Amino acid sequence: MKRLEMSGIYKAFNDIPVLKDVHLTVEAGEVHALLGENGAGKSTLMNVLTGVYRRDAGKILFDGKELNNTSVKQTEQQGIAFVHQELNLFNDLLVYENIFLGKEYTNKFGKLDKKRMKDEAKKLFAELEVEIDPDEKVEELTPSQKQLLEISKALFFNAKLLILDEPTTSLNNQEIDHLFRIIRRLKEKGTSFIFISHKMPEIFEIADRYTVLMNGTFIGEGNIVDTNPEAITKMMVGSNYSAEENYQTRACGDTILEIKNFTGHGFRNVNLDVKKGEIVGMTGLQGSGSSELLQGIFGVTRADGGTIHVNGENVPLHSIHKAMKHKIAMLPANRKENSVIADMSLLENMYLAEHTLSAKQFQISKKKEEGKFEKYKKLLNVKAQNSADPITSLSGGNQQKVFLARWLNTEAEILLLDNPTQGIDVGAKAEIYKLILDLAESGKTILINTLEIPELQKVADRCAVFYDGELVKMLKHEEINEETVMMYSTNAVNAGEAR
Ligand SMILES: Nc1ncnc2c1ncn2[C@@H]1O[C@H](COP(=O)(O)OP(=O)(O)OP(=O)(O)O)[C@@H](O)[C@H]1O
Repeated sequence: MKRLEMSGIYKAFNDIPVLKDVHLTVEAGEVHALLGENGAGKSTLMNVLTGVYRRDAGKILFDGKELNNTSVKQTEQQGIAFVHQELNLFNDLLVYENIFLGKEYTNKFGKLDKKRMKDEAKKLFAELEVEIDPDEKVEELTPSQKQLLEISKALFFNAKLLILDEPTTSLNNQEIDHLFRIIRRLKEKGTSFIFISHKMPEIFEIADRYTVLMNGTFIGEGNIVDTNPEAITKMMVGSNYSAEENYQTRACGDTILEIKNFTGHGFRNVNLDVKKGEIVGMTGLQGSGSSELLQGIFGVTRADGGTIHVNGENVPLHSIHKAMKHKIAMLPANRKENSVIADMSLLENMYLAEHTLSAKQFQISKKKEEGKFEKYKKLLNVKAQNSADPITSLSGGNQQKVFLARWLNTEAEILLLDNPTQGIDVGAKAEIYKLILDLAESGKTILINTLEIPELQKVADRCAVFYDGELVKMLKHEEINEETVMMYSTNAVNAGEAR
């Protein structure tokens, strides 16, 4: 049975067409991957479906009935739920209060029936094998629990189609397995999913069918079993397709960064020497210390002991300003929370880091900066009309590229990149890897933290694996593979068994 049929969908912003005659069909009990480069129109199509945006033309049938919704609330009532990357939960409220917000159960005296709400929440969590206490405050939950809460909340009100937008971004491998188990179980009961992701392996693991968009147009659809990642990539990038370059060993210079017995928030006793022009990968499960170490080096979080030297000079700890003075720059993870200055234009966002670093007033020599803007826009294939546009008018992935350009544009010698390709499409990922390799070739030193092993295999000369706050293993380039990384990052080496 067809759960959803969107046909002939058109949508323009300021007379610029973003969706042109797009169609999308999703069956009942199916996981449908919606694929396309950054800026292809995926979020806009979903926003049209859920009533955030009004379509300019086109028809939407949901379970055979025409949908002409003009609000998100109406769409939810019809059974469509959008589980966003930035979850729509209220951190100050308790779990059950979040579920029943605006739809509270009351008893015959008109008072809130807390017991019934908590019991119902418990029942649903048990069915989904989700371990969440209805009485817990939402801010206490892990990112994975928050996401499962959002999904549970949708199911509670009989959602028949769930839109998952990059749902695995902040999940570790075990949490991804858990999410996929829940998706499979719900699928069997007839629930449909639209799954938006830039991670090929998970698309091939979980999706049944796919639709590809490019520049706002429909390119194709089909069964996942009938295709392969290369064919999908070609559909997504069209004539921009180029095979990825392979890693090659490079000659590195003398030691530039020396970290000794460094202990701080989330990591301890780290010893690490890095050579000029070297790319050192860092990985580990969420909270293992790899991301926390980068924050410690950059002075974002407290340090409890140890030393950092750059070119033999001592770098005072806990000071971002001092770290920058020693030519260290950092691209933080969760760029949406940490990096967007929403009121600023693209150009201003891109140039912020350079101007902070040189401690100049934020004054732009327009012509020079426009030139650099065009260079990075082209290099990273940023889909944007005009450098004066607000950053918020860009698609999520294109915003990420602007932040990356922001840091690549500094005079820094040591770049700390925390999850640099999060939310970035396959074509642009390849461009970013090439850029990282080129930067190292030109003598910049790079520490890159990521959960994606193929990424490390493409760029890292060595890879530091973290477990429970400690650097437990340094792998040589040729030793980096999923299995070995997993062995060390789950401490299976000591437990005597792999996952
Ligand atoms: N509110 C808006 N105003 C103007 N342009 C917009 C608006 N929302 C989206 N766009 C433009 O529409 C195009 C499609 O963006 P959309 O967010 O749908 O892409 P996407 O496929 O979801 O990308 P990503 O993978 O990066 O999230 C982009 O060029 C974007 O700049």
